Amino acid sequence: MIEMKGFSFRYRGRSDFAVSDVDLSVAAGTFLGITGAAGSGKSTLTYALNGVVPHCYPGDFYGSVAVDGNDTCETRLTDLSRIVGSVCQDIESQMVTAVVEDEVLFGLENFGIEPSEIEGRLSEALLSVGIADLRHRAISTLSGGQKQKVALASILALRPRVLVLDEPTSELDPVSSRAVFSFLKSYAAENRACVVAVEQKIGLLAEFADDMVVMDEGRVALHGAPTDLLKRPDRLFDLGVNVPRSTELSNELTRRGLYEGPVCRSVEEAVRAAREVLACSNSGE
Ligand SMILES: Nc1ncnc2c1ncn2[C@@H]1O[C@H](COP(=O)(O)OP(=O)(O)OP(=O)(O)O)[C@@H](O)[C@H]1O
Repeated sequence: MIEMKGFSFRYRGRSDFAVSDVDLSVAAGTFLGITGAAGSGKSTLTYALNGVVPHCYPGDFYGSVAVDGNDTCETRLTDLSRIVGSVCQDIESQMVTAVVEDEVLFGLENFGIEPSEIEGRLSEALLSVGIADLRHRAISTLSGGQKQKVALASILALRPRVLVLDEPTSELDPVSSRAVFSFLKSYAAENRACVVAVEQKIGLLAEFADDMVVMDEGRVALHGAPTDLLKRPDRLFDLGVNVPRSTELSNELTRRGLYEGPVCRSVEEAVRAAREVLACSNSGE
C-alpha cells in the first residue's frame, strides 16, 4: 500500500536533508508507528505520504514514494487526498467551519459522497472517536483534545485507504489516547487500510502498532515489531526515545533470569508479569 524507495528530501534553502535514503514498504492492513527525537524527520515522512512534500513544500526530492500504486510526485494533491487522509499537528489550521457537525459534513460534501450515505458516515465517525455528544457544539468552545477528535472524525468519515496522523494524541488524556489507538488498529485491520501515526508515547505505540520505525537524523534507525524494539532500551535511549517504566521492569526481570514472558508495554502488562514472577518464586519456596 505504501512504497518508499530511496526517498530523500531537502527543503528548499536548507543545506541538510530532512530525510535521507528511506526504504519503507507498508502492507495493507498495517498500523505503522513512527517515533524518534525532535527534528529526526518524522513529519517530513508523513508529508511525503500525503503529498505536502513536494507539492506544498518545494525542495530536492530523490527516490520515489507511492501510495496505493500512485506516485505522490506525479499525482495531484486533490487526487491524493481521496486516498490519503491526514491529521496534522496543527489542528487549528485544519478546522474550516464553526460547528462540529459542519466540520465533518464539509469533507463528505466536498468528496461528493451520496446524500443517502452522509448521515450514516457522520454519526459513525463521531461515535468512533467518542464525540457523538459534541455534534452540535461550536468548535471554538472545545478543548484541545476534543478538537483533535473532531479532526480525526472528519478524516475517518471519508474512509481513506491510507490514514496519516502526526501526533494524534498530543492533547488527549491516557484513556482517550488508548481508545483512539485501539480504534485505529481495528480501522487498519478491518478495512485493509494503512494507518501511519507519528507518536512520542512509545508505550502506546508499542501496544497497538503492528510495525514501528524509529527515525534518527532523517534516516530509519530501527524498524521492526514494537516488542522486538522495546528489548533494546539502550539503543532507543541513544536515539532519544525512552522506553516505558513497565518495559524497563520486564527487561530487567528477563535480564536476571526471573521472567521469560513477552516484553511489557503497559502497567497492566507489568502487573501481570510481576504476579507471574511472584507466583513462581512462591511455588519454588
Ligand atoms: N518547512 C520546512 N522548511 C525547512 N526545513 C524544515 C521544514 N520542516 C522541517 N524542516 C527541517 O527538516 C528536519 C526534519 O524536521 P521534521 O519536522 O520532519 O522532524 P520531526 O521528527 O517531525 O520533528 P518534531 O518531532 O519536532 O516535529 C529538521 O531539521 C527541520 O528543521
